[in-house]
Amino acid sequence: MELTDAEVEALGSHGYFLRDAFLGEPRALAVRAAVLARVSAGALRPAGIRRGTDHSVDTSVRGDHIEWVLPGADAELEALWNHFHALGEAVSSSAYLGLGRFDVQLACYPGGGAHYARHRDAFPGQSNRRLTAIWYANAGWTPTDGGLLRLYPEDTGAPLDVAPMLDRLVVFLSERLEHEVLPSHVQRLALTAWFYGRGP
Ligand SMILES: O=C(O)CCC(=O)C(=O)O
Ligand SMILES: [Fe+2]
Repeated sequence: MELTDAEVEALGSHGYFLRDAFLGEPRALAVRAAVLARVSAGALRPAGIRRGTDHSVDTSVRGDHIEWVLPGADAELEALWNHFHALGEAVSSSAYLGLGRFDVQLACYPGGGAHYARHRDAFPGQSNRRLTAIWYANAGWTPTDGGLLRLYPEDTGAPLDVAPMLDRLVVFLSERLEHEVLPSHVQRLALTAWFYGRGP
């Protein structure tokens, strides 16, 4: 996998880029089917808002249900996992970010206005998440479904809304971009990879 010049430029100057048709429709639909199977198997749990003993669920902040995805869990999910891996290598070599390991999380917003309040995925100076890549699995998304991802790029200050359409990938610098998920009125599915820096 390679990044286009426009993607490298957008990541450097605005802190994010979008790519449509990340997997191609047949594979995207197969991954979506695998995601739906996890959801109907009851594998997901309400997401918490803090780590460790402080962990608590607060749907006014965050209303999604999640599962961590490991390679080997399912052939289709592993195919996406491999694409995330290749994406990390491509970003490392063309955008000089030096990414190492990554975690993948499946998230389902059940509808009924579920959302995720404005936040960052990492904070500057901590050696934690450096790059966020989100892949959407919502076939037939329409504006009345809601669930837009709203990005707040630092350079323009003007928010940008991203529709969570099937096979769309959004990539951003975890420390730099504040973002939120606007209320979703239908089930909303996404798989997110968080890439960490190299080293301990
Ligand atoms: O699903 C999305 O569009 C973003 C979710 C998010 O911000 C997160 O899980 O940290
Ligand atoms: Fe986030």
